[in-house]
Amino acid sequence: MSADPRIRFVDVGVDFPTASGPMRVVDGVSLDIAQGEFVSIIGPSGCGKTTLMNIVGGFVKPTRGEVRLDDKPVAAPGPDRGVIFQEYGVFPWLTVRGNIEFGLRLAANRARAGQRAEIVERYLRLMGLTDFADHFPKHLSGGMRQRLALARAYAVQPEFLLMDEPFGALDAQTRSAMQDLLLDVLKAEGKTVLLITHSVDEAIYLSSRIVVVTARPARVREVIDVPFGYPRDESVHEDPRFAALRAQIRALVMQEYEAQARLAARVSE
Ligand SMILES: Nc1ncnc2c1ncn2[C@@H]1O[C@H](COP(=O)(O)OP(=O)(O)OP(=O)(O)O)[C@@H](O)[C@H]1O
Repeated sequence: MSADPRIRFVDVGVDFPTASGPMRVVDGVSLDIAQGEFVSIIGPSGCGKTTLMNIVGGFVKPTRGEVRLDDKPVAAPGPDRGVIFQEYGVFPWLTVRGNIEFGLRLAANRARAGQRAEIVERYLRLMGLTDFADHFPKHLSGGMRQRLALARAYAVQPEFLLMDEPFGALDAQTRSAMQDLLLDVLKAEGKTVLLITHSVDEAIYLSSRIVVVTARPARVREVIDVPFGYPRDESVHEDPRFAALRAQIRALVMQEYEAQARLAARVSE
């Protein structure tokens, strides 16, 4: 691991208030993520993964510990972090083109006005949205809205990409195309990525490391190095190590689902 992690979780814990008292959602998470790493977080539904991402995004403050970005504690959201939420993060009052332009206008220093149109056209084309540039999001299918959310995040070229199930709503073919496009974007722009996914195959295909977290509260259960380098293509799916990793990670995630089910049964007794 590099001596200078870009993202650092330091003994992070989160409790959320509930009617029956505080609910522990994250507990004792420590993790260092280096420049250019692609780290996926995988674990049972509702275990606290989004909360972990929201702390890096600056949307949630931890109850204990801290997350540091380039050795500074995260205090608020910022343009260095491109966030893609599960729900389509698009502005309904702007056209497709207007949505992609929006972030470029905010980060005006990065995209000079002359380049803006070119960047917007590029991402419209990459995401297959050129013919819909002047449409409003309500006229797009769910999958197209999610592609627009991806275009918006990629277009501003943030240093960090924080992605929460970004491909979950897409059909299998679009999902696979969007995974490959993400790998292309990373090849060209070298970012540090944190991805939350429920798909073991997606995690292996895209990541350099996979963090399996426990049933709630989320703790680090296991950190697994993915043995494939970049650039990477579909052929890694045929590698025998892919199947072995898939079996190993599925078994871990299943154990955590079982732990969650046991916990739920105890609570309802
Ligand atoms: N701001 C909040 N206030 C209170 N409870 C919250 C808040 N945010 C999340 N929770 C609760 O914390 C738990 C963990 O939520 P979180 O969204 O982090 O899980 P997750 O692992 O991302 O779930 P999923 O995989 O289903 O998206 C859930 O029980 C959720 O209802």
